[in-house]
Amino acid sequence: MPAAQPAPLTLVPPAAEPAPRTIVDIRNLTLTYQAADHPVYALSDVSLSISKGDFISLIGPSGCGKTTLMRVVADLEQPTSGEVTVNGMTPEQARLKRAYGYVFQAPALYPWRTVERNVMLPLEIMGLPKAERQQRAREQLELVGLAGFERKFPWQLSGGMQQRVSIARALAFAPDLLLMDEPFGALDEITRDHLNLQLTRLWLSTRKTCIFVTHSIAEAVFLSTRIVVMSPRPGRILDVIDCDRDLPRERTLDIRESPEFQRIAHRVRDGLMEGHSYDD
Ligand SMILES: Nc1ncnc2c1ncn2[C@@H]1O[C@H](COP(=O)(O)OP(=O)(O)OP(=O)(O)O)[C@@H](O)[C@H]1O
Repeated sequence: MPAAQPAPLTLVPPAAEPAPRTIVDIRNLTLTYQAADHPVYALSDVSLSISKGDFISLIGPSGCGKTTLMRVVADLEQPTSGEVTVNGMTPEQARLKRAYGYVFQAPALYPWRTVERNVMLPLEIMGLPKAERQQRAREQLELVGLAGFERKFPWQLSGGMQQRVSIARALAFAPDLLLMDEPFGALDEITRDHLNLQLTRLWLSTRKTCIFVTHSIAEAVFLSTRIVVMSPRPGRILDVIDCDRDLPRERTLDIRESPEFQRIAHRVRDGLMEGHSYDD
C-alpha cells in the first residue's frame, strides 16, 4: 500500500483587518445662525468621518464653530446644509436612542443631590429601576476614580473631581459616543494633567469614540488619535493630523518631551497660525 501523501499546503491569505466602523459621518456641513440683525456664518463645508474608537480633538480659535459642530452631532443645532449621521442614524434618532453622552465645560451638577444621585439622574429619567441605577452609577464612579465619594455633595469636591462626576454621568447610560466640550478648560494645569492621564486610561479601557474640544495644543496631542485643526469663523477644517502613527496608544505625561510629540504640536501650531487672521 503506498504511503499516505501529506496533504498539500495551501496558503491561506491573512484575514483582512475589518474596516473600522464609522460612528460619525459629516458631509459638507454648513451652518449659518440667524442673529437678530445679521447672519453669523459659523461653519463652512465641513466634512469629517470618525471611526469607532477614535479620539478626535477639535482645536481652533475662539468662535470658529467647535461647539457648534458638536451641537450638530448632538442634534442641538440644525445644519443649514450638508449631512450628518451618528451610528448610521440621523442626529435626532441618535439622540432619542441616547447614542451619546455630553460633557460640558462646567460640570453642571445639582448641588442638592449627592454625587451618586447626580450620576443616577439620566437613568432616573430613562425609568430604570433603582437597584440598576445605583449599580450603574457606582460602576461609572469607580471608572473615573471616585469610588467612596458616592454620598458626598458636589460642593464637597474639587473642580477636577466634579468634572469626573460629570464624565461618569455622561457614561452612565453606556453611550457609544462621548462628546466633551472643553471639560478641563477651567482647571489648573496640574489638575488638568492628572485628568488627561485619567481620561486616556478611561478611553483605553472603554474604547468609546470621543470628540473633544480644546484650546490646548498639548492636551490635544496627548489625548487624540486624530486632531482636527479649524480655521477662524466660518470654521473650516484646515488639517487633520494622525497622532497614532507616531505616538503609542498608551501614553504617559513624559511623552510630551518626545520629538514625535513636539513635531505634532508644531504642526498643530502651524495650522492654527496659518489660518489665523490678526485683523480680528
Ligand atoms: N445661537 C447663536 N446665534 C447666533 N450666533 C451664534 C449662536 N451660537 C453661536 N454663535 C456664534 O457662532 C460662532 C461659533 O460659535 P461656537 O460657540 O461654535 O464657537 P467655538 O469655536 O466653540 O468658540 P469657543 O472656543 O470660544 O468656545 C461664534 O461667533 C458665536 O458667537
